[in-house]
Amino acid sequence: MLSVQGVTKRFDGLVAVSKMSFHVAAQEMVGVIGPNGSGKTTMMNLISGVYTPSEGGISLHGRQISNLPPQHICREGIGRTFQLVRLLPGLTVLENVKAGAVFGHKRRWGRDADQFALEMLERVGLEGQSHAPISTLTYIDQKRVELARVLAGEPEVLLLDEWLAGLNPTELETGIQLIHDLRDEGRTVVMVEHVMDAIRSLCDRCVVMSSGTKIAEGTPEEVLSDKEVIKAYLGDDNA
Ligand SMILES: Nc1ncnc2c1ncn2[C@@H]1O[C@H](COP(=O)(O)OP(=O)(O)OP(=O)(O)O)[C@@H](O)[C@H]1O
Repeated sequence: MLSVQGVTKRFDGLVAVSKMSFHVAAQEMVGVIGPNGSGKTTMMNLISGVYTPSEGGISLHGRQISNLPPQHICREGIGRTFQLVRLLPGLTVLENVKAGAVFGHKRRWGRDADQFALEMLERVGLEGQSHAPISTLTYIDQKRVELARVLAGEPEVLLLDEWLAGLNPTELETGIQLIHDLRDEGRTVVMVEHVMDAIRSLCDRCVVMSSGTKIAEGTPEEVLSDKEVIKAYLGDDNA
């Protein structure tokens, strides 16, 4: 469904992503993991069109998308959440989610968009909060709104950039369960995540990045016991 082919991204002299290639099949949940600064968020930004690759290409269903602006990539069917939650603070919870329905992959309008946004709020456990201002929400509830917003766009591929980061242990359990439910629905997901318990229990496959390159790919068990991966995370002495 999604194919990343030889993608490199340079920021002046710095190569943040180098010759990355991987594929994501329909209904697969793929984890992108790696130490801090290894290029994971840049990879998400390349897939979602925030950045254009310096080299290489990205395709969805065989159609090149890497030359399109982010709003067109979203329309094509790639939806995302952000490492630091990005909501529209002047709008209510419902209005934020409705924006996802209106500007997402499937274009819903008016009452249909309202109804669908309400369904998505229920889906993430926020029923009854639809008219709350964003500023009154807890952090996990803000994350839920962001998830509801991206789901409201009915993306074919969902990119989750550290969606579990910053949650306390109880919230983490709830958060992992929410992603489990997405998995059970057969959604196609690419998730950047540092929470290894989540990677183990959720992902079919992982791509491991270090210094901008892919150093391993396989099931969570395979990559987490790979010497190169252990070295990248912990240094030579522990490999
Ligand atoms: N817009 C930018 N301009 C210049 N350098 C950038 C830019 N975005 C990212 N980088 C650099 O690219 C490298 C990879 O950063 P990136 O945020 O993609 O890593 P990451 O794996 O997501 O890290 P973390 O796990 O800490 O979020 C870093 O050295 C970072 O400083």
